Amino acid sequence: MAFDRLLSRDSDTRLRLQRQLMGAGSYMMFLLPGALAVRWGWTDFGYPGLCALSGVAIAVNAVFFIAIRSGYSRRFADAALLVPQILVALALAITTLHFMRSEARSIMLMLFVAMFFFGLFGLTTRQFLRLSALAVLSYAALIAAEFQGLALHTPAFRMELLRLVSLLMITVWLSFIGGYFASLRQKLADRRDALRDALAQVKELSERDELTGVHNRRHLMRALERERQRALRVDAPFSIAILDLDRFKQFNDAHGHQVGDEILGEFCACVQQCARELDVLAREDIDEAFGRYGGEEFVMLLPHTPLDGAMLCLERIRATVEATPLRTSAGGLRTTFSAGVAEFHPGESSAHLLARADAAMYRAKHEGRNRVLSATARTLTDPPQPQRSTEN
Ligand SMILES: Nc1nc2c(ncn2[C@@H]2O[C@H](COP(=O)(O)OP(=O)(O)OP(=O)(O)O)[C@@H](O)[C@H]2O)c(=O)[nH]1
Repeated sequence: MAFDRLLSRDSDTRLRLQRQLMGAGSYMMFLLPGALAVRWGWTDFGYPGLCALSGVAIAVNAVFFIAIRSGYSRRFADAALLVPQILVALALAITTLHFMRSEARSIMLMLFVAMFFFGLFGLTTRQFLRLSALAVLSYAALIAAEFQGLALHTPAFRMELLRLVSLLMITVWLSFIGGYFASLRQKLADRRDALRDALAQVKELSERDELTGVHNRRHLMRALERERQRALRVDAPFSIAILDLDRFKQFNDAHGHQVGDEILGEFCACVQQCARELDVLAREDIDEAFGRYGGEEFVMLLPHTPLDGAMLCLERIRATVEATPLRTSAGGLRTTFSAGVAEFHPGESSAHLLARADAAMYRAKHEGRNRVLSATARTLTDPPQPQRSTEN
């Protein structure tokens, strides 16, 4: 739709333009009363004057529209150009009133009410009050200029004073109401932001493992599926590894569950630190790519990495973990892990890929633990193939 495209795809710009067009539309409300005032001789300008004022209003609104639509207005704090739009409307209203004869002025004072309604889109009480002061002072200046040198004890002057006082009362009153709405809107916006933050926090917590702080199985499954879709789209390789701590039960039995928990946390920190230093994962955020699959089992995603690269990476991590005493309340404890690595093959499901890596990990356990084995490219039901072991 052409009109939709005209309003921009960016939601903030769109909203600003919608408001700007509403403001521009409100000028139209005064076209018919203005024309009638001209027709019945209550203005000092004729139809050409009315056309000139309308032309100025259209031109100024076109400039505002282009400034917002092009993104130029984003360099200002008031990116909706609300205050400039109101100031221009104020100047046009005062000009119109200047050319209106007394009979029609009261009606045209409604112009100011329309301006204050437009301010509801974003002005604070303080800004409303400033606008009110400006409107009243401008009208006072207009009266002062018109009655310069004339007698002031006349019904005409008193009528102007009455209008001025009415303008003051109405605009001040509208300022407080407008400010109240602005504060309500701000509260709603604050609550929406707080809710969005809370939701993000809930999502983050729901994808974290409470004990180790790394991502949990739910996150890993989503990340794996995302990676699988991406690999299919761009035809790029990626691999996964399943890491399982060796004889972890013995730590629990010897030092207690608490120390077992500490080992799990320290193991994660050690793997993350090591992976961060490896070239193969330097481009990716290791926090995204590594997580606890369950118990003492972990999964690592290796985006953009074919099997050979993944094997090298896991072997270096294996060697680092083996060589690093993990800090626990029972002192420095050494642990090892067995891992199975599988490269994604187009057409296979995430579950199948995981199952292949899992099968390789179990073979690593059976072949003596503390080693990294690669999965076969074949299906799980194929007879076992001789595997390459990277054990030192
Ligand atoms: N402390 C602690 N222990 C856990 C946690 N989750 C699982 N375990 C323990 O991990 C142990 C896993 O034991 P097994 O499955 O026999 O495996 P293993 O002792 O690591 O032996 P292999 O895997 O065959 O090398 C069990 O004793 C579980 O209770 C946990 O969150 N904290």
